[in-house]
Amino acid sequence: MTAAPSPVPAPPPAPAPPLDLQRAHAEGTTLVFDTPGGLPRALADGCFRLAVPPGLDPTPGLTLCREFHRPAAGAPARLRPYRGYRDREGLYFDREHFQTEHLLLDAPARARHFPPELYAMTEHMSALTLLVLRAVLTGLGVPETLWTTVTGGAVEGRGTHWFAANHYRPERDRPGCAPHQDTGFVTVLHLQEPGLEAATGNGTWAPVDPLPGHFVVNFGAAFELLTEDLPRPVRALTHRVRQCVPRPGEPDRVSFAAFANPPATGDLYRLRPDGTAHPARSSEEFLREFNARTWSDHYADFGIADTAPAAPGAAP
Ligand SMILES: O=C(O)CCC(=O)C(=O)O
Ligand SMILES: [Fe+2]
Repeated sequence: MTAAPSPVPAPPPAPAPPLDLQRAHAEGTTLVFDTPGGLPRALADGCFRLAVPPGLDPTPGLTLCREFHRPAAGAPARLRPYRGYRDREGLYFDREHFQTEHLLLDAPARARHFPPELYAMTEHMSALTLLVLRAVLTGLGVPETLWTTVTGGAVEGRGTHWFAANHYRPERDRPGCAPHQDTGFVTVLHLQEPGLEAATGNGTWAPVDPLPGHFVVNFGAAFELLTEDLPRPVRALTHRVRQCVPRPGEPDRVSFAAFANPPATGDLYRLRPDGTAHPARSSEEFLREFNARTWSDHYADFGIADTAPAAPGAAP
């Protein structure tokens, strides 16, 4: 007698092909796309690739990602300022349901804690987030007189300008990082290992693999909200990091990013096609919702109740 055939489980959806992203570089204070129509395509894709400018050395960021989770005691002098962050409450986050552990520092915390070469790199990346923010506002035809109001001052560096250093612990049998949208306007992300995936909108995830010499820039939820009633809205990229597997003899996956976000208090705005801007919702409520939905961990209220800056997301 033969056993009744067991139902065949549906195969998982095939992964989507890698995204063919637009490429741009910074020229002075402007953003230049390699192809005509590059900016509208990037806004619709929710992301694009930005050439790492000459003079921006990513080495200190990589060192931080590889070292921050290690104890400082016994470290060579050169690495000591990069280590010992696990005990620093408010800077270090162990995302218990995911492989990621990360540092999140706003601009004043970076000035206080980072060695000079690392600080210089993070501020250069942060300046790039503002260059992109201004370029997109210009490209969308948003009158400059509205920029300060609708970004909560972020456009002049008065928002919350996070820096995140991410380390994925391959020994944890968990997803790398939760599906999320970054909460702010613009993220400039450095990666050198695959693992990042973007939602395609039809239930599949497309790899966003690193391209040497390029950052990945993506837009966040505050930008989507701001522009959703305009004829050419900015799409906030929903992304995640798939589970990283142990690779003996190879370094763990790391990434680091700078974020231009609105301030944690006050309102998020929405632009109307008639050229006016209106408060859409409270920043605090939005961030609280985001933290709970994305991480479901004990940091859900971090920075919100006491009006300190709120955590941006997977980093933000
Ligand atoms: O590690 C990555 O590739 C993505 C990190 C990320 O999404 C974030 O820091 O917001
Ligand atoms: Fe993210």
